[in-house]
Amino acid sequence: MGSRSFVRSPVSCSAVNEFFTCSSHCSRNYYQCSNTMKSQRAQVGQTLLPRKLRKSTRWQTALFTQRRIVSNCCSDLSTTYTEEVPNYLALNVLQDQSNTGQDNIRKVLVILNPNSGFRSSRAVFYKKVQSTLKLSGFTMKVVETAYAGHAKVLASTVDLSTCPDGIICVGGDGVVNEVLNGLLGRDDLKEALQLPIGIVPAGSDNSLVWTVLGIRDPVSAATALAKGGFTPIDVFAVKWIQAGVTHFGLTASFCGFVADVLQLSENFRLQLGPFRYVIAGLLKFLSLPQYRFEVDYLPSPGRNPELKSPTQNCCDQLSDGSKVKRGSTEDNWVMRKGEFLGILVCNHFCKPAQGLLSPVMAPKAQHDDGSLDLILIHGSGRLRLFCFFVAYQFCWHLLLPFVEYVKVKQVKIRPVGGTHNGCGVDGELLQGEGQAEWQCSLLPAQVPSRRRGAMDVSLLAYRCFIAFYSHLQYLPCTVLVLE
Ligand SMILES: Nc1ncnc2c1ncn2[C@@H]1O[C@H](COP(=O)(O)OP(=O)(O)OP(=O)(O)O)[C@@H](O)[C@H]1O
Repeated sequence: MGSRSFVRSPVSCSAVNEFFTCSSHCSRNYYQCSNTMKSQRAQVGQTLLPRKLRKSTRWQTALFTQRRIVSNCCSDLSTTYTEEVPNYLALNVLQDQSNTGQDNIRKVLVILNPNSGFRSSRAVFYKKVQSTLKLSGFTMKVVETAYAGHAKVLASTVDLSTCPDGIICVGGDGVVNEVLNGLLGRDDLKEALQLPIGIVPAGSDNSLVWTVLGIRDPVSAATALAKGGFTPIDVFAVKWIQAGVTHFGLTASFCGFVADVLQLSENFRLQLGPFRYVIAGLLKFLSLPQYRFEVDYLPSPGRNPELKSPTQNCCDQLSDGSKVKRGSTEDNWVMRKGEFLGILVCNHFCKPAQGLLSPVMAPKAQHDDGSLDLILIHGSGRLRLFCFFVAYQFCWHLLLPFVEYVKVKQVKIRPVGGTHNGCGVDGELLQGEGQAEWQCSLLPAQVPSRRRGAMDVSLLAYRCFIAFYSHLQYLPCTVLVLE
């Protein structure tokens, strides 16, 4: 524990240099003698350096220290001297490791998508993350995906006994989604549901880990993984009714303009990386089609006191007026029909990593509140879409009279006429054929069973599960995500 205070105390560079001179042979000694050195040198630093200068010195010191530690302690690892762990917290991780024993070894499968984001996943993992994880006790088997869908195949076929402590995804939301779906498609579902999913963000958006945990840099993610812990996240299922196909998600599903942008953006992935969404959005905005849908939703009980608000009255009129009907009193289904610029079903508040002002799409959504947040953008036309986009930047979009926002249990969406019948789930596009109807609902919540001690690992965890396909089974589930 003394080593922790060493890191946080203001010390001069020379103190650290000296310190490393005396500790270069044995990292363990380093930890033992660091307290003494700290108490001596800290006083010097505090006395002589102005506060601001002390602060910056401390930062540089921390970086320097880490590099030296890596080089001194990790000769048995496949890391090179040039690999850096430029993060304060990483040092704490390394120090904590001095007190850990064999029990803390955590065996995980790492699935790395080399195609994510700027295609920098390899660099992110091998240069910034791998050594931190190794030093904190992870034993990793790293597999790089070779094609779209490979992560799903891996997650659905891997021998779970080889990675009892989880699967870590290095990439974007897409690879996380594939792993989720791979696990949920396994025959040994009960065991698969216990497996945590970790995320090291290296994709274009990484909305899930950014929204839920406020992490978007890989080093912080690795530190969180090393630290341990779980975050439960609701899981929703999107079912293509006609084909009987179910796809699972953690972030959001959407139809209309956003789904079109997603489809178009894939054409620019190689050239533009994460900026493809901006270009595709502009192009689609300029050639904006009309979207017509029929939407049925089941409001979440007790969560919508504002149902039938003035905004909704307005929406009733916008949405082909009299076509708004209430369902039977038994289930209280609500129906909307007409033109919609977009339909979004959010599982968390959806904060894009690339937003100019860090707007959130569904401010009342929580990733573990047992309900979905439905946003209906009624109407059509570029002016209305532009208004929505501008208001969204300031998080005022819910105040617009043509926007309806309601917490729901279930939503059914039917594209009408020639409307594009694709549906996006966590950034992946599901393409329906012919008449497609999408049903989006939450899986029943499950209490994750406590995993063994080594599971006090970091990943982002998810909680809900799974009753899917026709034979509903309530199984315990844990879906992890970085914490
Ligand atoms: N080796 C590969 N070659 C081509 N595509 C791949 C490969 N591996 C995975 N994919 C596909 O790449 C797509 C995007 O992956 P991912 O979500 O990780 O990155 P991203 O789209 O840049 O990030 P985000 O989803 O956060 O915006 C996924 O649909 C996945 O199926």
